[in-house]
Amino acid sequence: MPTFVSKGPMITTWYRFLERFIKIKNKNVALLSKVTLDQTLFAPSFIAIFFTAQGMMERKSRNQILEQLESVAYTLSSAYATERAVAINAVLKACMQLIPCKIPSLVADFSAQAVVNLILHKNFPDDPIVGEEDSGDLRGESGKPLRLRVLELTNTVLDSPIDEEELLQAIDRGSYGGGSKGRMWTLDPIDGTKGFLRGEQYAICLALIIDGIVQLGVVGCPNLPVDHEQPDGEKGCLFIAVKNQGAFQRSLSSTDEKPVRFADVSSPESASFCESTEAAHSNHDNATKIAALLGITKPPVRMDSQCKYCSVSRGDANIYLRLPVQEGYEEKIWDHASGSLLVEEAGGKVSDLYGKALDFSLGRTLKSNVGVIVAHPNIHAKVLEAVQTVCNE
Ligand SMILES: Nc1ncnc2c1ncn2[C@@H]1O[C@H](COP(=O)(O)O)[C@@H](OP(=O)(O)O)[C@H]1O
Ligand SMILES: [Mg+2]
Repeated sequence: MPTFVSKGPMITTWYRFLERFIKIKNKNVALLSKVTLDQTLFAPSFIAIFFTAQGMMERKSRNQILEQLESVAYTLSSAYATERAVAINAVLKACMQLIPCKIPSLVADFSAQAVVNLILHKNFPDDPIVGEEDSGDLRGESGKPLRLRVLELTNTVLDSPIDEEELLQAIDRGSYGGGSKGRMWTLDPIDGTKGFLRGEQYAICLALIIDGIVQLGVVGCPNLPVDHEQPDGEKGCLFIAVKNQGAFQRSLSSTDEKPVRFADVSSPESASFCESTEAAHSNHDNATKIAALLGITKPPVRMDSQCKYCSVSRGDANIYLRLPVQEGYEEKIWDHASGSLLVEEAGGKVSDLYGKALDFSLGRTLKSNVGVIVAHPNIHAKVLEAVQTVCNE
């Protein structure tokens, strides 16, 4: 109703005003000036008037109208800018505490979850977290030695130190069951535990999911070369994606971000694919058969953790296959949320073995999906066909 009453006359008057007062001869400069004035003066004022009028007609209180204006302004500004900054800071801190020396994987896992959960809770106290770990093994007398080591490591990166009880509470903030409504974060404090133990690839993976849709993903890869072409060069990357805002990479040592894109590939024969190092997590035999069917001649790139999603996102490989080994295994949302958004924002396509989109709204696992297939949109359908042929044999 307010739109109907106000929009027509206001817009007409505004454009008449622009025509009358912008007297620049150069047509392009004139157009640019009008667009600038339109976007900086008219659009914000119009939106404010529109929502105020709407609120008054709906008999909203002054505070309710102000709240709505604030939320609209927030949406129109860079969406999730605060969440992005907080998530980067949390993942960076978790990466930094793990790099300096060799740390037992359990200590690393608990400490990374504590650090990220503490930072999330401080900034977004109402947001629930679906984290991989819980504090069970750290409690009581039997858990004391491990608890003290985790506490010591955690406090190395916090601005103000915490005590044992705060540590346990922080870890257990990751106990949320997930679901389809509202905001939640999902965290894998050390994804690729086997890679971490071998001193190879692992990742700290954090994602924001709203109403079942992944909106933000940050993946820290402390051992991944910054440049795939220079495997002995600088190591340690951070990958960041916000829905509809693209995918970016930076090194752990710099704040400069550069966009990442899937490598263009027109046919599967020229593609390369990656898969888990662990044969227990992805069926290597089936992957070999699929590669043969597609005419792929390059050997698989085997790597632990969501570093695989990062690698394909920046074009190091073209396909990522995660083929079920164990019937009934349900993939965990923290193993895929940030990586899958990164791939999509880099121009790739993600589905399960049956071509279904990954569904993050069903709790802590992807219970309606089987396996994961990632490829450039040009070849995704062909890859899927080969996967189905082999897996249905
Ligand atoms: N049978 C199985 N099939 C697929 N994934 C499995 C699995 N058993 C464990 N995983 C998951 O595989 C993840 C590692 O994947 P990858 O092999 O690609 O590095 C593990 O994460 P964590 O290492 O965080 O425990 C774990 O959640
Ligand atoms: Mg994991």
